[in-house]
Amino acid sequence: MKAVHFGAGNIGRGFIGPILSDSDYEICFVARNEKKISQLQERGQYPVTLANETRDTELVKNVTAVNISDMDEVAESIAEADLVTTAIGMSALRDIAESIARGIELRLKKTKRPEPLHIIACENGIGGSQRLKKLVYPLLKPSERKRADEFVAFPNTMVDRIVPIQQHKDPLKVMVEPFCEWVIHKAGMLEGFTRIKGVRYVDSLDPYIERKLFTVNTGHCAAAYFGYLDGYSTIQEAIANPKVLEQVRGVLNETGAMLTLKHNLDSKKHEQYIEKMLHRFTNPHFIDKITRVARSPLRKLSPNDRLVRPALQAHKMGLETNHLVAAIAAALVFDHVKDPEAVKLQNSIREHGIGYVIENHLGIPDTHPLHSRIADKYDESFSSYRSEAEPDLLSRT
Ligand SMILES: NC(=O)c1ccc[n+]([C@@H]2O[C@H](COP(=O)([O-])OP(=O)(O)OC[C@H]3O[C@@H](n4cnc5c(N)ncnc54)[C@H](O)[C@@H]3O)[C@@H](O)[C@H]2O)c1
Ligand SMILES: O=P(O)(O)OC[C@@H](O)[C@@H](O)[C@H](O)[C@H](O)CO
Repeated sequence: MKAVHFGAGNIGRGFIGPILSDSDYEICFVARNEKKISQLQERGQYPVTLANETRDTELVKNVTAVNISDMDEVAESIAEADLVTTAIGMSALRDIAESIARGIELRLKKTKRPEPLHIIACENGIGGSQRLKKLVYPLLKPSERKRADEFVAFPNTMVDRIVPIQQHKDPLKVMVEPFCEWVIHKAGMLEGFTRIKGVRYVDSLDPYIERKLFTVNTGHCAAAYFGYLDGYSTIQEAIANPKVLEQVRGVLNETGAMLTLKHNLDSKKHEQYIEKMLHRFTNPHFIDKITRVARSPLRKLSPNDRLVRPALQAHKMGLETNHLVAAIAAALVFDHVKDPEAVKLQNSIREHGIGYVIENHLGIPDTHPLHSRIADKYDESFSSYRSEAEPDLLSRT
């Protein structure tokens, strides 16, 4: 079995690689970094180490790589593959649509009845694979689209494993947390598909993706944004502060109430899920930087992502949203100078004012009660951040 994976980054090498390898896939990484490409080609394997006491290490074998700029080679690999996966960031999917379209085109040209191909965008967010399909389909001819409907599928998915930024001598080595979960929407798969070991196929993905995004990712980014305001550099440091932990727990109690009601979850089990996820943030065997978890605040503050969506849903259900409002306000203060979206966000606030940003980036009109509550909380967070912050906090790496 052959897989083509876009992105030889942390989740690509640290999660998708080992899972597919366990199911005997040969993996071709489509990558940008020359050093990683040549190392993957020469060595054909790389180590994945678990962040636990014993640092258990496995070798992911049968791997190679192609350069993303070599569109012919990428298309040829896709034409021969059983599976295409991505982990490059939701907003980067647009950039690979052309390569995928060329791959599908070539695959359909080669034979009348091609083998089924599944294309799965393993990005944090709702509906990633279908979003990718919407970017790829306009690049196909109408006749190709019709045939692609029969032989190519884009099932949505949920992936969960914390893989921090890597700092090893070996550019391929990756250290990951032991926990991992991969869930795929079964109805999105083509008939007779081959199961990937360790993947759960479910009839309804919504409860899984919302539970993960609005617990793991909402909690994670809340810890990052609250922690940033308090001057911390890592998630582990931030969450060790009882005040930050209580703020995060408050946020997760609010998303939890919403999720429990919406998806009819068992509230006791959900409480245990929250505690288990919070515990993951404290893993002492690796360092997870706040600037990684807080990255791309405009994406994280967008209407369908981990902060605004649960806040709007909870509000609509008449539930508490005070902690979510505080987390959104803290995200609006995030001003890390090396994060292009943070810079854009701060420029937008400076140029147009906080009300404009809440309306236009967060998608909350000024007639909505959350609008003024976020604006007021932002003023409060912003003033305490400025008055307490050391100047060098603005240039943390
Ligand atoms: N790291 C985690 O803990 C984790 C867990 C679950 C999901 N995710 C999701 O996986 C995706 C990747 O995250 P990551 O942490 O591995 O990031 P990363 O930065 O380590 O890896 C991203 C890779 O994508 C490549 N890339 C970026 N922009 C690209 C573009 N425009 N075209 C082609 N390639 C491009 C980069 O070169 C890099 O190799 C994100 O959507 C993230 O939300 C991450
Ligand atoms: O990757 P992002 O930027 O969407 O979110 C940052 C982290 O919260 C995220 O990468 C988690 O580590 C991951 O989603 C855990 O499964």
